[in-house]
Amino acid sequence: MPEKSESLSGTAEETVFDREIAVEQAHLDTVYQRLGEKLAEAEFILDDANRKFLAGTPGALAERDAQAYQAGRHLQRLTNEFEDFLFGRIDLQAPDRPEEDGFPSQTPLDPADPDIAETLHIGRLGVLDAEYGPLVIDWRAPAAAPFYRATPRQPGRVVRRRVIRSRGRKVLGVEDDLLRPDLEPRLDGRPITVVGDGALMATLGRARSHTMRDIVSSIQQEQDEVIRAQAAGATLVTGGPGTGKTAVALHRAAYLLYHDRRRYAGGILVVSPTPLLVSYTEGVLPALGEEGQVAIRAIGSLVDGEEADRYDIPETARLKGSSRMVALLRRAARAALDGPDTPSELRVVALGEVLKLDADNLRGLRRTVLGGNTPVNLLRPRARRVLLDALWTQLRRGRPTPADRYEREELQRQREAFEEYVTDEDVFLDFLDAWWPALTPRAVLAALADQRRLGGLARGAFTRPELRLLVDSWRHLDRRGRGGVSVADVALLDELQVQLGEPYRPRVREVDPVDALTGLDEVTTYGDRQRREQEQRAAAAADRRDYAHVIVDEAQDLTPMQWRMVGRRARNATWTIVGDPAQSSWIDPAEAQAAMDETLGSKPRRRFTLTTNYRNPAEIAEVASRILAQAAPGTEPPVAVRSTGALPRFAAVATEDAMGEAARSEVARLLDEVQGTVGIVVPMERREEAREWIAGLGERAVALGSLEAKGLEYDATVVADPSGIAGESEAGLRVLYVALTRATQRLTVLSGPLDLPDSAGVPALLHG
Ligand SMILES: Nc1ncnc2c1ncn2[C@@H]1O[C@H](COP(=O)(O)OP(=O)(O)OP(=O)(O)O)[C@@H](O)[C@H]1O
Repeated sequence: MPEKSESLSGTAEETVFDREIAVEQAHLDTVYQRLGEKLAEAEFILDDANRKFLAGTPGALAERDAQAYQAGRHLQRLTNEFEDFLFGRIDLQAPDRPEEDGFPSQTPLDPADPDIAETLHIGRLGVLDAEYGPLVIDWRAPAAAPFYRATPRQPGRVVRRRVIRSRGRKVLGVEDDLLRPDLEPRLDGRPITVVGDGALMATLGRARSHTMRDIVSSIQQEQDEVIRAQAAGATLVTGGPGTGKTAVALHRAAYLLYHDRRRYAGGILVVSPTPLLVSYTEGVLPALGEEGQVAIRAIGSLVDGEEADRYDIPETARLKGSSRMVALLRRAARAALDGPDTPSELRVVALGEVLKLDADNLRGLRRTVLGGNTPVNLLRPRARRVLLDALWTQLRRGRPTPADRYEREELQRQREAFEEYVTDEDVFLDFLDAWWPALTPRAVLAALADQRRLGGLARGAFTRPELRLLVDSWRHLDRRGRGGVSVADVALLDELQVQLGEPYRPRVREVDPVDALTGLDEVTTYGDRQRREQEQRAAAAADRRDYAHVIVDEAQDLTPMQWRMVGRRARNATWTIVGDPAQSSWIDPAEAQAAMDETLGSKPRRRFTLTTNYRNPAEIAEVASRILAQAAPGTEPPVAVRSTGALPRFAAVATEDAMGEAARSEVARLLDEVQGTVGIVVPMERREEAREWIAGLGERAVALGSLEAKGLEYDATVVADPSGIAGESEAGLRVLYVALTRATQRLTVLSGPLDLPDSAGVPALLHG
């Protein structure tokens, strides 16, 4: 039988543990020694490159650059500090079949030959020894897949899976799973040892901070299938709260980069619902060894220069998200040239004549220019042309047409002189600037804050109260559109940007005269060049509008207008879309689904469902499921993997005024009870109030409006005013379901009188 820690006495168990830790420590020492050698190699290359630079020939200079660049990159990766560089090991029996599709064969062991034939260590990056043997296998390599895929029912060749806990260079512990308890496997002639009890449970029970951790050492089989799914087309993943959708999406980004770095160097975009979730998840990819190629952006920051985190009231957000806005914005862009400052007459004096175009003429000309679909800003050269033609026609009115070639050529010369003269005149240029100004999306949006104008453009597609809601939401913008915009507005600005096109700007190349004279640009250090290159890469990434892969997190919340905005950044992209319809805060999920379908077009789709809840203990999941039954009847909740024995607490206050005091003392109590974070979730309109309730309780406590809680998690959560959250919009029950599923250890539901709590403090909504 394998040596099992459970069957041993306390001291013997410690000895077995210590022995196994020592085995892994020895391996980790070898890995670090090898990393040290690689580091020295890289430093040598860098030194050598610099020596060649001092030799000074142009060829040497180029060679120096290439070598130094490579060595610099290498150094950067190797010196990256990983908290746990090495985290896994699998012991495998010899294959009885060759590898299939690059993956090791998954056929079960031959019981007649229980010897371990191969041991593989899994880590964040691959490391080879001096003979090119694998010391550590990159977790994304096909050979590492069995570490994640093997289960007792389908062990393949894996006999034992070991999770190694290490910090820096020290191994702290090991946790084993024996996948073939029916065998008596031997390693180096001795029975295999199995120690520890559950790496996954140990990880899940850990205190949470304000940043998400990677799950690379404990990815589960159904998650691994998503992470390693083929990239082509669209990968659609659904799963309830806490099933690891966000974690899986981020690990998939790292996997895709490993798998096809050249293709995905084109950029991976991760679209996240809130800036809070962006900062929560931002550290995961660097911890996986990936930086630079992945942009994580909040949906309110997808348009360069915009960083919206304000929410409209639900009724307004619904209008702004709906595809009814498309036609309205298209008309708005084309009508935006008409404003209070639009000149109604053009008057120029040329070749001794006064030429005049009146309001009617000008209206007609503008209609001609605007015919078709060309973006408005791009039509300015055409507008200029049409004006000149109209002025020339007026000048020539009543004059004889040229009789022969000579007269025609002469007339052509006159016309050129005329145009040169007119287009040099301030009068004409100022007129053109006012009549066909360069339009910005913000200015066009601001111009819609006029109910009559908006009504005209809406052509009956919106009711009067709807128009009023829209106008009210934009009223604070000044004429240029300066002022805060909402998250929903950002998709409208993007739509307008497409309708307007980039403003026409003559290109001026500015050359620094000093650089031009001395060729200073050439004489730079390697460091300068690398810095400049980095800056250029960062600028290119920030400017990028088209990505190779787009990952949408919390996809259930994207409105039709937001799908259009994301789609514009994914014209040639493959997709990973993760979400949970039961958590949707968008009022009309069917409309959003249709918008997603339209965005994906004919791309092939592969679907996955994640079924296990790794976040909430069973006690909290049970309470949340009572809301799920009302919010999305018929939806199966995911199965919670662990239980803490701590039941959710219900507390009620007799008056609304007492809510703040009660919330504060409950948050303080929970801060004592858990080691990590405590979040209090309230209706959106109470979030400022809630921030005051917990002021001074320290950084571990945060107050969030219901919509801000998306995707986040805390050791303990207080959900205050549940019926307030449920009543916020038609999607309120789904938003409440989100709020109730944020906690990893403790949940308190705090009710006010409007929640109609029973004598035990349980609000009416939770009497499921
Ligand atoms: N295989 C795993 N091993 C360890 N922890 C895991 C694993 N899968 C998920 N988790 C943890 O479970 C928690 C929930 O994961 P995540 O936030 O990705 O879920 P989600 O499906 O996106 O949830 P939601 O829909 O509520 O936003 C996180 O703390 C994550 O680290």
